Amino acid sequence: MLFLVQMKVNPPTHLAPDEFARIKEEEKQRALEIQRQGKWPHLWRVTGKYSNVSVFDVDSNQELHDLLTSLPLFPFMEVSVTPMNTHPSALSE
Ligand SMILES: O=C(O)C[C@H]1C=CC(=O)O1
Repeated sequence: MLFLVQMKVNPPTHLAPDEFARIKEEEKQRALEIQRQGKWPHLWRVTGKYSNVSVFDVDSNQELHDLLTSLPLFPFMEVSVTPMNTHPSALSE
Protein backbone atom coordinates (compact mmCIF):
# COMPACT_ATOMS: atom_id res chain seq x y z
CA MET A 1 0.00 0.00 0.00
CA LEU A 2 1.39 3.36 -1.04
CA PHE A 3 0.87 6.51 1.00
CA LEU A 4 1.86 10.08 0.25
CA VAL A 5 3.06 11.54 3.55
CA GLN A 6 3.87 15.18 4.20
CA MET A 7 5.75 16.15 7.34
CA LYS A 8 6.20 19.71 8.58
CA VAL A 9 8.69 20.13 11.40
CA ASN A 10 7.96 22.68 14.13
CA PRO A 11 11.25 22.91 16.07
CA PRO A 12 10.57 23.11 19.81
CA THR A 13 11.42 26.36 21.55
CA HIS A 14 11.78 24.73 25.00
CA LEU A 15 14.74 22.47 24.14
CA ALA A 16 18.41 23.45 24.17
CA PRO A 17 19.84 23.59 20.63
CA ASP A 18 22.24 20.68 21.30
CA GLU A 19 19.35 18.54 22.59
CA PHE A 20 17.37 19.22 19.42
CA ALA A 21 20.50 18.47 17.35
CA ARG A 22 20.74 15.08 19.12
CA ILE A 23 17.08 14.29 18.33
CA LYS A 24 17.67 15.26 14.67
CA GLU A 25 20.63 12.86 14.47
CA GLU A 26 18.48 10.08 15.97
CA GLU A 27 15.79 10.97 13.41
CA LYS A 28 18.29 10.64 10.57
CA GLN A 29 19.43 7.21 11.73
CA ARG A 30 15.81 6.00 12.10
CA ALA A 31 14.88 7.43 8.68
CA LEU A 32 17.83 5.62 7.07
CA GLU A 33 16.82 2.38 8.80
CA ILE A 34 13.24 2.57 7.49
CA GLN A 35 14.48 3.42 3.98
CA ARG A 36 16.87 0.43 4.01
CA GLN A 37 13.88 -1.77 4.93
CA GLY A 38 12.25 -0.61 1.68
CA LYS A 39 9.34 0.97 3.55
CA TRP A 40 10.19 4.62 2.68
CA PRO A 41 11.11 4.66 -1.04
CA HIS A 42 10.91 8.43 -1.56
CA LEU A 43 11.96 11.31 0.72
CA TRP A 44 12.17 14.81 -0.68
CA ARG A 45 12.82 18.17 0.99
CA VAL A 46 10.23 20.83 0.10
CA THR A 47 12.28 23.69 -1.26
CA GLY A 48 12.56 26.57 1.16
CA LYS A 49 10.63 24.85 3.98
CA TYR A 50 11.43 22.64 6.96
CA SER A 51 9.11 20.00 5.57
CA ASN A 52 9.27 16.94 3.37
CA VAL A 53 7.19 15.00 0.89
CA SER A 54 7.53 11.25 1.23
CA VAL A 55 6.14 8.01 -0.17
CA PHE A 56 5.79 5.05 2.18
CA ASP A 57 5.22 1.49 0.95
CA VAL A 58 3.69 -0.51 3.80
CA ASP A 59 1.38 -3.47 4.41
CA SER A 60 -1.27 -1.70 6.49
CA ASN A 61 -2.47 1.57 7.98
CA GLN A 62 -1.25 0.29 11.33
CA GLU A 63 2.27 -0.31 9.99
CA LEU A 64 2.40 3.24 8.63
CA HIS A 65 1.19 4.61 11.96
CA ASP A 66 3.82 2.59 13.83
CA LEU A 67 6.62 3.79 11.52
CA LEU A 68 5.59 7.45 11.73
CA THR A 69 5.25 7.41 15.51
CA SER A 70 8.65 5.72 15.80
CA LEU A 71 10.33 8.81 14.35
CA PRO A 72 12.14 10.79 17.07
CA LEU A 73 10.87 14.05 15.56
CA PHE A 74 7.25 12.83 15.54
CA PRO A 75 6.27 14.95 18.60
CA PHE A 76 7.47 18.03 16.71
CA MET A 77 5.84 17.36 13.34
CA GLU A 78 2.51 17.97 11.66
CA VAL A 79 1.90 14.91 9.51
CA SER A 80 -0.62 14.46 6.73
CA VAL A 81 -1.28 11.11 5.07
CA THR A 82 -2.88 10.52 1.66
CA PRO A 83 -3.61 6.94 0.53
CA MET A 84 -2.78 6.31 -3.15
CA ASN A 85 -4.10 3.90 -5.78
CA THR A 86 -2.62 3.07 -9.15
CA HIS A 87 -3.93 5.55 -11.72
CA PRO A 88 -5.68 3.85 -14.68
CA SER A 89 -3.84 6.11 -17.16
CA ALA A 90 -0.42 5.65 -15.61
CA LEU A 91 2.26 4.23 -17.92
CA SER A 92 3.74 2.32 -15.03
CA GLU A 93 3.15 1.97 -11.32
O1 LIG B 1 13.78 16.77 8.15
C1 LIG B 1 12.63 16.33 7.94
O2 LIG B 1 12.02 16.48 6.89
C2 LIG B 1 11.93 15.54 9.05
C3 LIG B 1 12.37 14.14 9.14
C4 LIG B 1 12.14 13.25 8.01
C5 LIG B 1 13.23 12.54 7.76
C6 LIG B 1 14.26 13.01 8.57
O3 LIG B 1 15.43 12.62 8.64
O4 LIG B 1 13.79 14.03 9.34
